[in-house]
Amino acid sequence: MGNVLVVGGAGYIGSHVCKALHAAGYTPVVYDNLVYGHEDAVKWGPFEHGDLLDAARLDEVLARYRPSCVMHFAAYAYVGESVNDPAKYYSNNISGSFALLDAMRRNGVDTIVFSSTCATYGEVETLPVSEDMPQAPVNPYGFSKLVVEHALRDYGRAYGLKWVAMRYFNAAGLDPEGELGERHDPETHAIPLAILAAMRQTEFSVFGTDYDTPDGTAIRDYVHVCDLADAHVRAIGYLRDGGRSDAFNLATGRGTSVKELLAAVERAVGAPVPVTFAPRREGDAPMLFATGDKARDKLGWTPQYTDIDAIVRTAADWFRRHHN
Ligand SMILES: NC(=O)c1ccc[n+]([C@@H]2O[C@H](COP(=O)([O-])OP(=O)(O)OC[C@H]3O[C@@H](n4cnc5c(N)ncnc54)[C@H](O)[C@@H]3O)[C@@H](O)[C@H]2O)c1
Ligand SMILES: O=c1ccn([C@@H]2O[C@H](COP(=O)(O)OP(=O)(O)O[C@H]3O[C@H](CO)[C@@H](O)[C@H](O)[C@H]3O)[C@@H](O)[C@H]2O)c(=O)[nH]1
Repeated sequence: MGNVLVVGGAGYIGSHVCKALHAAGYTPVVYDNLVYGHEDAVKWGPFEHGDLLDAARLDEVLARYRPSCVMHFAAYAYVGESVNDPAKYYSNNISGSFALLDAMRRNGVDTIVFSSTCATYGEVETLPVSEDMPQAPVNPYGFSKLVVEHALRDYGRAYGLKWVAMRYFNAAGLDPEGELGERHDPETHAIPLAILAAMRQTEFSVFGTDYDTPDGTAIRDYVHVCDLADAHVRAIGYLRDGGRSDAFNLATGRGTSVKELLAAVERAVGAPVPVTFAPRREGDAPMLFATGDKARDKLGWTPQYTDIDAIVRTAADWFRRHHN
């Protein structure tokens, strides 16, 4: 099936995608500077250490492996940090993506699957979120992803680039076979923090209890990382078969509040999550979920994990093994 260059493939989502690519018969070649990734998560193909902004290194790797497709996960992804240090985000997420797109052009690689985010929508007025809604991000992180989406569209029109932008909702869970973990440092995501809080009996801060939601806490659509991985593999086939370059929401259609999430964590870990109630976190939307119908229709994607307990269990199992 050939080589796929997985930029950022030593990270959380990228490493899960590599496993799925390998299972589908592709050879994932990981290109990562390890700023957040882990070399031991690269298990299903060669590892090439390198930075997005290093044009010569990108040229060398693209020329050597001649991938049929590039998957682009490499980015900074801390919303709060992007507000305080936007230059970091403009440089890595925007300039870095342009460096990659230009290297692809120089080397005759015309297909890309890009990690976008529901943060490109900003504060939505109608739910569920659909792909044709206006995108008006409210932080530099979301904006950096939107700029790249626009570039993909323009490069498609002008240079024939074939692209898919995947707008993930909340990536969650871990490889159920236990071969991959989630090791963000710092960790800011609700699920790993809540699992560690339950295991260590330390406190988890609930950010905001005064949202206009049934229990007052914010609602998100948690989509399993293995389902995200499956969608990426499907995207290659979709583009190869002549599918139109397009953006897809990857979501389950089911919203889970922070309190509901904590209850699921308690069931999975078998211990209470000690909580403190804190003010809202700046930049957090009250409610975000989407159907994922377009990805179902066009990519034939059906998320296998639709139950929050099942998602949280895959993460709790890994944390139990690695943090006890
Ligand atoms: N985790 C989520 O819930 C979520 C939701 C929406 C979108 N996303 C997007 O998905 C992608 C992957 O997210 P993740 O959670 O796996 O993050 P991650 O930090 O685990 O993975 C990103 C990888 O990119 C690498 N990287 C960063 N900058 C690089 C550079 N300049 N050159 C080479 N490698 C570089 C890092 O070392 C890391 O291995 C990101 O683009 C993120 O914005 C994530
Ligand atoms: O200690 C914590 C951490 C999180 N939350 C809440 O839990 C929910 C989920 O938070 P988190 O896991 O941090 O995810 P998001 O802030 O929704 O952001 C993730 O999902 C976005 C898409 O929704 C991506 O763009 C981001 O990169 C990714 O970090 C939110 O309501 C948070 O306010 C808490 O209450 N306490």
